[in-house]
Amino acid sequence: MILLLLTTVLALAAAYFYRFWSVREKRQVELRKIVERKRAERAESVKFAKQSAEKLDVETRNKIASLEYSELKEGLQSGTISCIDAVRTYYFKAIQANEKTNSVCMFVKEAEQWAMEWDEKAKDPEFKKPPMFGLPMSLKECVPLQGYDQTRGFVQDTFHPTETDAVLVQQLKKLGAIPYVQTNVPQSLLSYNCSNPVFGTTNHPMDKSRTSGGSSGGESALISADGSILGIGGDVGGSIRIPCAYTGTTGIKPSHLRFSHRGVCGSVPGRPLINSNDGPMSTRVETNVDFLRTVWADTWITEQDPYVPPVTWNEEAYKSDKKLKIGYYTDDGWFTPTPVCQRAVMEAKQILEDAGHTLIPFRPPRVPEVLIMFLRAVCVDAGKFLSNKLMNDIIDPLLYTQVVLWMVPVRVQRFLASFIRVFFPRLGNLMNAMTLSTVELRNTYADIEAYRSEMAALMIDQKIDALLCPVTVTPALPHVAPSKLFAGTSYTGIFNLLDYAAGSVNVTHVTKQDELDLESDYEASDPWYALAKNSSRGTIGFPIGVQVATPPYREETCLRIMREIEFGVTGK
Ligand SMILES: CCCCCC/C=C\CCCCCCCC(=O)NCCO
Repeated sequence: MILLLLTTVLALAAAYFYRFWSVREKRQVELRKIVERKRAERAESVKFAKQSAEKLDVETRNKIASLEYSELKEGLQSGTISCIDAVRTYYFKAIQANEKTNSVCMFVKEAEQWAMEWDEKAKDPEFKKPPMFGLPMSLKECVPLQGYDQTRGFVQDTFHPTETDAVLVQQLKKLGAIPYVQTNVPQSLLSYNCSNPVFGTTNHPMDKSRTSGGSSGGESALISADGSILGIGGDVGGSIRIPCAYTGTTGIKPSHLRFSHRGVCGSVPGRPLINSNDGPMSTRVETNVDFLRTVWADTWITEQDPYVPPVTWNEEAYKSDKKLKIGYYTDDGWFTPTPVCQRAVMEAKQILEDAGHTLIPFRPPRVPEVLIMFLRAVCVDAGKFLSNKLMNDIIDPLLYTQVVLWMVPVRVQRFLASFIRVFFPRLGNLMNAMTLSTVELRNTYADIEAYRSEMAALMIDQKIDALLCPVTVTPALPHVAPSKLFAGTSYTGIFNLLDYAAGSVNVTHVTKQDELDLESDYEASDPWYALAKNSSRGTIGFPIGVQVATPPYREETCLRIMREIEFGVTGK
C-alpha cells in the first residue's frame, strides 16, 4: 500500500516536472527566435547609422569629433556646425565605440530627421536656438523613448515600443537635444554588470574580460570609448556611480524628486523607499553641471509632473566659495575596500583640504544593518516580481547567483543562513535580507525612515555639508563577479536609501604599488574578500573614482565638490 502511494506520488511529481520542463523549453525556443529578430533589427539600425555617417565628409567629421562638449555646443549655437553633421559624427563615433564594447542597443533613426528639422528652423533669422540645440545625447535603454523598446534586458519586453517619451526626454527634445542611441543594461537592471540575453554583454573598453559596470554600463562604455559626449543613466543602488568609477567617467544621481518618474517602469515597480533617479554621465563634471543647470533652469518639469517640487538650479550654491565641512570614510565597517579604493579617498581628501575645506572622519552608523534594509526594500517582495519575469525569459548566465537567491524560498534561506553563518558570517547575515512578511517589510520601512532621521541629526549636529567615501570596493570586475559580489553595493546603496545626491569622479589609476599592497595588506578572510582580491589582480592602469554625497536638494554642492576634486586631479 505504502509502496503504491509512494510510486504514485513520484509519478505525479515526475509528470509535473516533465510538463513544467517541456512548457519552459517550448517558451525558450520562442524566446530565442525573438532574440534573433531583435538582433537583426539592431544590425539594421547599425547599418542605417553607418550609411548616415558616411554622408558626412571625413574632414568635417574629424573636426567635430575632436571638439570638447563646450566647443561643440558653441559651434552648434553659432551655426558653424549643423545639427545633422553633429548627429552623423556621433553615429560614426558610437559605431566605432560599439565595435569595441558592444554598448549599443539601437541607434535612433529619427535623430537624422530631428537634426534636419532643427537645421531648417535655424535658417530663419528670427529663430531663437534652444540651449541644447543639436547636442547628440545617448540614453540608457530603460529611459522611455517613444517608438523604442525599454526591455530592461528581458526578451519578453522586446517589440513593445513605448508610446510616450519620459518627461525628461520630452524636455530634452524641447531644449534641442537629439537622442541618437540607446545603450545597454543588465537584465532586470538590478546588477552592476551589463549583460542580457537580448543584446549580449557590454565590455570595458580597456579589457574585454571585464565589465564597464552597471546598470548604466552601456553608457559608461560608450562614453569612455568616445562614442558619446553626454549620456543619461539611471541609479537605484549605484548604477550611475559604479560604471563611472570603473571607466574613469563622471556622473551624478540626484535625489529622486528632482526628476519626474511619470511612466518610468524601473526595475521593480511599486517600490516606495529606495528610489532610482536619472542622471547625467560624461567625461567632465562641467558637462554634467551644464546639463543639470539647463534642465533645472525653470519649473518646466514640475508643470509636467506636479509631484516634482519646483526646485530650480542653485548657481549660488555651485559657485559658492564658502569653505565646507566634509565627513570622510575609507571603510564603511561592512566591506573593507581594496587598498587602491582607499588611497583614492585619501587623495581626494588632500585635494579638498588644500582647497581650504575641513575634512573630518565620519562613518554612517550600522552599515551592515543598512545593507539588509536596502536589499529588503530594493527587492520589496523578496524577488517575486523579478523571479516571475525571469522564469518567463531566457536568464542571463551572468545573473545566475542573484537569480538563485531570488528563487530560494525565504524560509529556506533563513534556515540555511544559520549554518552558513558559521563559516561565512557576512553571507549568513544577508540571507535574512529578503522579506518574509508584510509585517517585516513595514518594520523595515519604519527603520529606513528612522535611519534617515538619525543621519540628518548627525549631519546637522556636526555641521557636515557633504560626505566623501569610496564608490565601491574594487576596480572594474570580471563580468561574472558583480552578481556574486552584490554585497559590494553598500557604499552606493546607502545613498539611495537616504535619497541623497551622490556622484562619482575619477581620482587615480591602479599602480604597481597598489597591486603589491593588495597582496600584502588585503586579507582574503572570507569568500567575498577572496573574490574582491582575486578579481582586482591584473588591473594596473584601471581608473578609480571616489564618491561625494550631499543631502537631498544639495546637488549643486555635491557637483561643486566633485568639480574641485577633478580640478585638483587634472589641473583643468
Ligand atoms: C540573500 C540576499 C539576496 C539579495 C539578492 C540581490 C539583490 C539585489 C542586488 C542589488 C544590487 C543593486 C545594483 C545596482 C543596480 C542599480 O542601481 N540599478 C538601477 C536601476 O535603475
